[in-house]
Amino acid sequence: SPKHKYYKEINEVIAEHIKYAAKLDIDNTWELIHDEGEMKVFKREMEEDGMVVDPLKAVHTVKGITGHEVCHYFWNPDVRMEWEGTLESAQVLDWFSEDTCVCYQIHKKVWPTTQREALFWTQIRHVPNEDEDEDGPDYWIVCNYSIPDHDKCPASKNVRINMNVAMVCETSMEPPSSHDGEITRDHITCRITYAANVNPGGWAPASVLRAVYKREYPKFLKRFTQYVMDQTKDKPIMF
Ligand SMILES: Cc1cccc(-c2n[nH]cc2-c2ccc(F)c(-c3ccc(S(=O)(=O)CCO)cc3)c2)n1
Repeated sequence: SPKHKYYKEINEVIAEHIKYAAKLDIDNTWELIHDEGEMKVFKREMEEDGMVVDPLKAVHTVKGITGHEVCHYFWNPDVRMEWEGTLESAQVLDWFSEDTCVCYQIHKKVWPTTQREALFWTQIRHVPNEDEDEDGPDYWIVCNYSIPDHDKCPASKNVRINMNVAMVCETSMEPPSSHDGEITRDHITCRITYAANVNPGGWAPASVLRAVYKREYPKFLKRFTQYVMDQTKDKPIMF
């Protein structure tokens, strides 16, 4: 398809997320805010013009699903209302290509802040390992990245957030020696890295925002990954 307005930006933003996911540099500048089983959620405390813009990073390991499946359900706008608990509405405004569209979504109000909405492009991409040797990294990635406006975006009084979110997944399979060739869900594990850089826009008390993030991100990751397990358990594996 002819290169659309966001073609260059999308490639740059995705490349950046892949570079960071590959490094996975959880050093001591990240503060652990939630540690439950395989799920660890970290934040950095950062403010821009008095606004809390804490980068958030979560790592989670889930057995029985693949990175392709996690990214498919995270990306697919048709099912977002089924797993995203804080959504009031979600719609697709535009398709740039079969793996890239523009979404507009309104989230439930979080007392005492004003209602928030998001307008963003979302792309799903498979990044196979480029070098010949077998064990290079193979990623599936979804990136949700805010855009300033869109001619089909409804007017609203909600505060618009600015976000750069990525879900990067790597799937590992037990060696063939452990099963007679046929791979089942018992032999697969997905390692998820979720990175969210969100400027919530409008004013909100730092303490309230940090409490919301601390509560909502782990809840969202648990609910979403459980949703993927439920949706895929009786279906053929999407490698
Ligand atoms: C998971 C989470 C963290 C922090 C706050 C909340 C929350 N609680 N009540 C309202 C919201 C809310 C307000 C505005 C938003 F844009 C998003 C928002 C959250 C996640 C994503 S996403 O890109 O990770 C998944 C697509 O919805 C996008 C927007 C969430 N939910």
